[in-house]
Amino acid sequence: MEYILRTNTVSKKYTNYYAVDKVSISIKKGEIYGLIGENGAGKSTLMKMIAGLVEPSEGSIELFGNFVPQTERYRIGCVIESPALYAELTAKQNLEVFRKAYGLSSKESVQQILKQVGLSQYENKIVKKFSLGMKQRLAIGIALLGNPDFLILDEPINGLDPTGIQDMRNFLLKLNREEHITIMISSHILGELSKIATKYGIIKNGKLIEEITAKELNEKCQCCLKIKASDTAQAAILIEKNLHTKNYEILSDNNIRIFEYVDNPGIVNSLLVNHGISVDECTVTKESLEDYFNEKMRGGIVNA
Ligand SMILES: Nc1ncnc2c1ncn2[C@@H]1O[C@H](COP(=O)(O)OP(=O)(O)OP(=O)(O)O)[C@@H](O)[C@H]1O
Repeated sequence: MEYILRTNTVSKKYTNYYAVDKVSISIKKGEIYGLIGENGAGKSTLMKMIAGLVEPSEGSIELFGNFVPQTERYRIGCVIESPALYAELTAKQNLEVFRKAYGLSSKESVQQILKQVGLSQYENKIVKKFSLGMKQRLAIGIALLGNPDFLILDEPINGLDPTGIQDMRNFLLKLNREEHITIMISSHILGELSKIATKYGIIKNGKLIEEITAKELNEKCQCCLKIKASDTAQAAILIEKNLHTKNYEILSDNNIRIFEYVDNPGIVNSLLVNHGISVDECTVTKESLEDYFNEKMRGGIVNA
C-alpha cells in the first residue's frame, strides 16, 4: 500500500517547550485521517510542518515516498487556520487571484472548481456576503486549484450549522471517493469525524498518544451498560459492594456506565431498584469515538 505521508519523530520546539514532540504518523493513499486533540495539543503545528509552512526542529517528513518533502509539496492542498480570502472580491475573482499566483494557465480550472465546490451560482457574489460554510468551501476550492493528491484541512467544520456540516461531510466524501484525494482533517466534532475518518491520530500535549484505524477502533470500543439512576453515587457503592466490580464510570448527567453485566442488565437493575434507587433508563450501548477519546485523554478507563 502506497504511503502518502510518514512523519518520523517530528518535533517543533518553541523557545523552551515542544508544541509537537516526536510524532510519528502515517497516512496511506485513499485514507481520511482524523487528527484529534484538545486546544493547543499541536494539531495545527503538525499540519503546518507537513504542508511546509513551519520548519520542524527535529525529525523528518516523507511525502509520497520521498524523503525530500519540499519537492512533493505541490501535490498538497491545504486550509490551515482561518481561510485567507479577499473579502471584497467575488468567489470567481478570488480563485483567479490564486490561479495566477500559482502560475496555472487554464482559466477553465476556475469554472471547474466553482462547480466542484458547489459555488457556481454564487461565482459573482462578494465573499464578505458569504456564509461561513461558503467561505470554507471557497477556501477548499483554492486548495484544490493545483489538482492536489493530498488535502490537509484544519477544522473545516468549525462553526458550521448542522446543514453546513452535513454538506461538508458529503463534499469531503465525494472528493475522497470520486477524485481519489487523500485527506487529513482535524476536528473537535468527534461524532462528525467518526462518520468519515478511516484512521485517527490522537495527540495530547504535542505527543501522539495513539494511532488507530476506524476498523480497530470499532473492534476496541467496549460495550457497556448505561444506567440513568436517581443517585449514581449510591448506585456505585452498591455495584462495588454487591457485584464486586470497579469497572464502571459515573457520568455527569445522572448516568453511570458499567463495562460488565452487558449480557445481564437485569441483575444491576434489580440491585438498584431493590435498594430504593429509581432507574429511569437501562441500555446496552457501544462506546463512541468521543467516549474513547475522553478515556484516552484521562489515561484509561476510570476505576478499571
Ligand atoms: N508561532 C508560535 N510560537 C510560539 N508558540 C506557538 C506558535 N504556534 C503555536 N504555538 C503554541 O504551540 C502549541 C500548539 O498549538 P497548535 O495551534 O498547534 O495547537 P492546536 O492543537 O491546533 O490547537 P487548536 O485546536 O486550539 O487550534 C500551543 O501551546 C500554541 O500556543
